[in-house]
Amino acid sequence: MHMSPISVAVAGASGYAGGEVLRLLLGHPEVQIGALTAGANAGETLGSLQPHLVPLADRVLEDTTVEVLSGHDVVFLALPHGQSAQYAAALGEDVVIIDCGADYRLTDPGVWEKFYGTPHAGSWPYGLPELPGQRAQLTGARRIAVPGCYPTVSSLALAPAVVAGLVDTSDIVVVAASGTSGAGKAAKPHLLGSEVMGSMTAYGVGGVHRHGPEIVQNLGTLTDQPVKVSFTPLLAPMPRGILATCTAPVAEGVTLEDLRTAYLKAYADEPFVHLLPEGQWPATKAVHGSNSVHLQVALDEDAGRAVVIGAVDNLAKGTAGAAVQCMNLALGLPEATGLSTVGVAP
Ligand SMILES: NC(=O)C1=CN([C@@H]2O[C@H](COP(=O)(O)OP(=O)(O)OC[C@H]3O[C@@H](n4cnc5c(N)ncnc54)[C@H](OP(=O)(O)O)[C@@H]3O)[C@@H](O)[C@H]2O)C=CC1
Ligand SMILES: CC(=O)N[C@@H](CCC(=O)OP(=O)(O)O)C(=O)O
Repeated sequence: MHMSPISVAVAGASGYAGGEVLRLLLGHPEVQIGALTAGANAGETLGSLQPHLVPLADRVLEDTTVEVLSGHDVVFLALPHGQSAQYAAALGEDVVIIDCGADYRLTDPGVWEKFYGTPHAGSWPYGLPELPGQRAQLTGARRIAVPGCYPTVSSLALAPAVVAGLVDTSDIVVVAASGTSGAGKAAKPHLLGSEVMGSMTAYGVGGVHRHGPEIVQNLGTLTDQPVKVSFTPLLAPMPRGILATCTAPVAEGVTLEDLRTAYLKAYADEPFVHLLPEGQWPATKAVHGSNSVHLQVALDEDAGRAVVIGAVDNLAKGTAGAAVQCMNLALGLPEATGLSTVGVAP
């Protein structure tokens, strides 16, 4: 185990993901926050861009360079896709790198190129410890790829039913609504308040969103059966949160009790994944700011489908919370250090 304090640098500290990593690290007892970097905002104070991070308000953002990021025990990369490899290649193998971007999530170069349109950088251990088989890969790892926000909640919502063989994995449907922070801080016309407020819209429709293959990859590690997922993302008029509706045909004779038993068993020892009591439905508000995933499962008997609803905070367990959880695993710290299951409500 690492000796305290653990020195940490955050690249992309002016962005949403980097800001949330810092919010969590400020509550982490073992961490000392080192270099903070940005792109165009280098030279600004963190307080001018992230006023909620009061203890770091006077810190000046530096340019994102290998030199600035060097000399830390842990480097969090919260940069746009495609930026991570140049830093990962130049920082020593002794440095723990936690990449919040997508660059190292997909294992199949052909799938990467189809959905991202750039050369594949490679793949790293995938930072979803609650997915069966993943935790062992993350313990002591030096490089970790933090999952996408939609794949986090969708994969955890479907995994127990897939592992238990209760659903037909060739006909999975995921429709998930995300808050606007999922799209990052950079100005985009479709994210103007006047476009988003009081309205919901679909985007990335028809199997073209890059998180579809990430969900397929995750579920494919759990079964020998073919996995097909129709994934449709929606943009919801809220700053944070994802509510995912995941459905699949149930195998002959599967009951609601079978489903609930599988979910209770799968997550019995997981501090951050909660199957809600029967009759309660996940809500984004209840996981706001927390590292929790809330799940509920139903059986639509007429349609013959299992229906699993999942809620997650896209910036917390959907990005930064997972990133800190992975750092803890990499360093041999208790996995939940600095992380909370408690949301902010109303
Ligand atoms: N938002 C979310 O819910 C999730 C985000 N992620 C991932 O996290 C990463 C960051 O996303 P997010 O925080 O939302 O994005 P933001 O647009 O909010 O932040 C991007 C950050 O990267 C910096 N940056 C941009 N271009 C460069 C560059 N060329 N060189 C150095 N720094 C640069 C920005 O600096 P400056 O302010 O100076 O422009 C800013 O700090 C992405 O890879 C994203 O996929 C992952 C899961 C969920
Ligand atoms: C609302 C919204 O736009 N959400 C983002 C997903 C954010 C995320 O998890 O993405 P990365 O894979 O980029 O890390 C999107 O659909 O592109």
